Amino acid sequence: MSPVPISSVKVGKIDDVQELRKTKTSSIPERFVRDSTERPALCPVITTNNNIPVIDISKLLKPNNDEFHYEIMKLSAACEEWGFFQVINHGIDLAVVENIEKMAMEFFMLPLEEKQKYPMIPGTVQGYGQAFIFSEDQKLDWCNMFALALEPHHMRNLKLWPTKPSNFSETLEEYSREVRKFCKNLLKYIAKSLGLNANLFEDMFGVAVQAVRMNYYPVCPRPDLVLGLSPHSDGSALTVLQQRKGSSVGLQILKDNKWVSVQPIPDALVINIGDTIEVLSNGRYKSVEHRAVANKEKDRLSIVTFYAPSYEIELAPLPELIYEKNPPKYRRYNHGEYSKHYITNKLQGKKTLEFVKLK
Ligand SMILES: COC(=O)C(/C=C/C1=C(C)CCCC1(C)C)=C/O[C@H]1C=C(C)C(=O)O1
Ligand SMILES: O=C(O)CCC(=O)C(=O)O
Ligand SMILES: [Fe+2]
Repeated sequence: MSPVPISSVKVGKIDDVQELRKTKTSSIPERFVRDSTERPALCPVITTNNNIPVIDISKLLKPNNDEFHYEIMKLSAACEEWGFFQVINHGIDLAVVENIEKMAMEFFMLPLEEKQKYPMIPGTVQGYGQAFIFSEDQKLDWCNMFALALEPHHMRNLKLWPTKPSNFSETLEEYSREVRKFCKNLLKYIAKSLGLNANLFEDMFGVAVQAVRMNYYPVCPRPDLVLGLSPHSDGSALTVLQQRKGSSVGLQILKDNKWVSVQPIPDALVINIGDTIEVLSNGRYKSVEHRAVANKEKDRLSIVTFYAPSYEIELAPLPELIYEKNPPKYRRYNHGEYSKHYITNKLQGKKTLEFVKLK
C-alpha cells in the first residue's frame, strides 16, 4: 500500500523564510513564533565535548578481528543509549559529498519563482516548501525544504525533479547510489551488533524505500523564538544526515530529557536509528527525538536520506529479540500503513510510534 496524498488541506499562507530574510526586518511573523514551552532558549541545551558516539567504519571492514568486535560493541552502545552516532571513514567519495552540497545550495539560491515550479502540495511530502503542515494555525519551521522519493523508481514524481541547476538529477543520482550502498552495509553491522544474521534486514526489507530531503535554514534575527525543524523521530529504518561544511550547529537530540547539540565532525555523517529499527529490535535500539534550531549569524544546509523497508513489508518485533522479560512492545503492522500515518500527521516528537505501540 503506498501513501496517498490528502487533498484540500487548508494550511493558510506559508511565508518562504528565505524571502522573509530578504526584507531585513527583525520581526518574526506570528506563525513562526513558538509557544514559550517550545522555544529553544527556554529548554536546557547541553553542548559538552562528551558528544554523540563516533563509529569508524574502516574498522568494520575486516570482520572477526579484535578491532571489529570492539567497534561493533561501540555501535551497539550508541544505538541503545543515543540512537544517534557519527560515522568517520564511511567510504563515500568526498567529491560526491561536496557535489551534492554545492548543487543543493545552488538550488536554494535560485529565485523563488523557479523553486516554486516544484511545489510541495499540502498533505504531500515531495517538492519545495514546508512539509507536515495540516492546519492554518499550525506553527511553521524556520526552514525551506526540498524532498524527493528516489527508490523504488515508481515512487518518483519526475515533474518535481528540477531542471536547474542543470546537474541536479545527475548529482542526486550519484549521491543516492553511494548512500544506498552505505545504508545496506550499515544495516549489516547493525544486524551483527544485535547478534543477528548480517543479511537479515536487507532480506526482509525488499526493494527498500529511499528518499532525500534537503533542509535549508537561513539566518534568523530571533533564533530564540523559532525552531528550524519541529521535534520528531524519523519513520525510516535508518537516516543519514550530512551537514554542509561551515554551516551553523543546528541539530539537537533529546537525551535524558535534555536537548544535546550535535557538534559536527568534518567529513563525518550523522546517522540515526529510525522507528523501524526501534520496532524490530523491540525497543532495544532507540529512534530518538530530534529537532533543528536556527542561528543568528550563519545559515545551515542539511541533506537527509531516509532509508526504509518497502511499503508491502509487514513489520513486528523480531522473535530473536523477544524473551520472557522483554515481551513485544509493538504490534504487527504494514510499513505502507505506517508511512501513510506518518505523512498525514504533523511532526510531534515520538507520537507517530504510538500508532503501533502496545499499551
Ligand atoms: C521528517 O521526515 C520526513 O520528511 C520523511 C519523509 C520521507 C518521504 C519522502 C520525502 C518522499 C517519499 C515518501 C517518504 C515518506 C519516504 C521521513 O521519512 C521516513 C518516514 C517514513 C514513514 C519513512 O519510511 O521514512
Ligand atoms: O537538519 C537537521 O539537522 C535535522 C533534519 C531532520 O531531522 C530531518 O530532516 O528529518
Ligand atoms: Fe529527522
